Amino acid sequence: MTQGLGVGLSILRKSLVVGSAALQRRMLVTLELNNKDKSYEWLLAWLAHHPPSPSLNPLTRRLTSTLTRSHNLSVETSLQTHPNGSSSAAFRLVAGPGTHYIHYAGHWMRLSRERDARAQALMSGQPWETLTLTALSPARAVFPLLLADARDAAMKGQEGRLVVHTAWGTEWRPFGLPRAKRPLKSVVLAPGVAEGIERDLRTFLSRREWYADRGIPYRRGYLLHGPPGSGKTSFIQSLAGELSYDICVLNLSERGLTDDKLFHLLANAPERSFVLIEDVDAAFNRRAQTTEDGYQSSITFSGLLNALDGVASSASARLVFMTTNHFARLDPALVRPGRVDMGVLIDDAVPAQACVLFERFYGAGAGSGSTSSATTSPSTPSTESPPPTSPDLDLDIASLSKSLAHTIQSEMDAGRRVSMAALQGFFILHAEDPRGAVEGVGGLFR
Ligand SMILES: Nc1ncnc2c1ncn2[C@@H]1O[C@H](COP(=O)(O)OP(=O)(O)OP(=O)(O)O)[C@@H](O)[C@H]1O
Repeated sequence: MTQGLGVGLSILRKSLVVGSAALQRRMLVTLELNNKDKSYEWLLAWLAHHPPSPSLNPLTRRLTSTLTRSHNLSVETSLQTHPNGSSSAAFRLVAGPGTHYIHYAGHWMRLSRERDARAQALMSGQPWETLTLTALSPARAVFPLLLADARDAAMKGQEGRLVVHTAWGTEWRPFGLPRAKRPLKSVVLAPGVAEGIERDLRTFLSRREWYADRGIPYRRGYLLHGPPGSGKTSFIQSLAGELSYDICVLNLSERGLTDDKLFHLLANAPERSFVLIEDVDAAFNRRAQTTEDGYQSSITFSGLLNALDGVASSASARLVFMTTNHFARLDPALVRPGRVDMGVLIDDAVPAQACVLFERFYGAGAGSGSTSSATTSPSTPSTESPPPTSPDLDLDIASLSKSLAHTIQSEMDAGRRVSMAALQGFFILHAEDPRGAVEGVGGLFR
C-alpha cells in the first residue's frame, strides 16, 4: 500500500516536471544574447537608464524598484583621459548577474544575467556572459522592439560625439564615454594644410567604386609628422568628428601586443573608423634596430608592415593615420605609397596660424566655445576654453594681431620657433590680457 503510494507520487512528480517543461515550451519565449553581441551592451545600457519612474503604475513601480534596489547591481566604470593630461571616471549602475524583472510595452519579462568565469574570450580574457530574456509567448513580437529601442538609445548617446576605441586583446572596445566633438576650425594649421588633407580624404571616400573597378584595395594611409604640440592628434580627432567617424587608437608599444594581434586589430577595426597609430617611430626606429634586443615592443617591423598591408586587402574603406615627431627615423618601407599615401608636415606656428588662434581667443565671439576642448567630463573643467572676454574690452585686437604676426615672423627669421600648444597655453595664462600676451610672446621662442 505504502509502496504503491510512493510509486504514485513519483509518477505524479515526474509528470509535473514534464508537464511544466512542456507548458514552458508552449507558453514562454526566450531570447539569449551573449557579450560578444553588440545588443548585449545596448540592452545593459538601456536598463541602466530606465530606473523606476513615478509615471508608471504602482505595481510597475514597485517591481521595477526591485530591480534597482536589489543587491545584484554592477558598476561599469569608464575612464577618460583629457588632452590636458587630467583624467576622470564616470560610473554607471547596470543590472548585475542574477535575475531582474522588467516591464516593457505592456509585457513583463524576466531578465537573467549570467556569467561563466571559467569560459573566457581567448584574447581579451573577458568572462563569457549571457543575458536571457524570458516572457510569455505574446511578447515575442516585442523583443525586436526592445532591442531596437536599446540600439537607438545607444546611438543617440553618441550623436554629435566622438567614440574612441582602444585595443583589448584582439578586440576594439569603446574607451570611456563618447566625447564632445572638437570643431575642425578650432585646430588651426598653416594655411591650406587642413583643407588639403580634408579634400584628399573626402575624395578618397567618394571613390569606392573607382577603386573597386580597378581592383585597387580601398585604403588610404596618412602620416602627420612634425614637432610636439603642433596639433597632429587634435586635427585627426577633429577630422574624424567632422566626418562622423570613430577613432581606434593603437599603441604599438603596448605590452602583450603581438604581430598576430596587430594584424587582427587592423583588419577588424569597426566600420567608419580611423585607425590612429601615434608616435609610430616609438616602437622601432630603423629596421636595422629591430634585432632581438632592439625591440621596445613585442611586435616586429615586418609584422607592422604586414598588418598595414593586410588592411589593404579589406573590402571596406580602411583609413590609417600615423603620427610621429621624428620623420627622419622612419624606415622608407613604412612610408612608401600604399602604406602612407599622404605625408604632411604639421609644423610649429607660422604668423598666420598664431593670428587666427589669437583672434579666436580675444576677438569678437571669443568665449563662444569655438576653441572648446574635445572633452566632456562635467567634473573636470577644461583648461582649454578661455573665459569669456568682456564685450566692452577697448582694444584693437586687429592691430595687436598684426604686431603678434610681426614678432613671430622676426623670431622665425632668427631661426627660433614656437609650438601652437605653447601659444595656446600662453593665451590661456593671459586670458584677460591680450596686450600682455602679445608683449610677452617673444619669451616663448626656443
Ligand atoms: N594647430 C593647433 N591649433 C589649435 N590648438 C592646437 C594646435 N596645436 C596644438 N594645439 C593644442 O595643443 C595641445 C596639444 O596638441 P596635440 O596633442 O594635438 O599636438 P601633437 O602635435 O599631436 O603633439 P605630439 O606630437 O606631442 O603628440 C592641444 O590641447 C591642442 O588644443
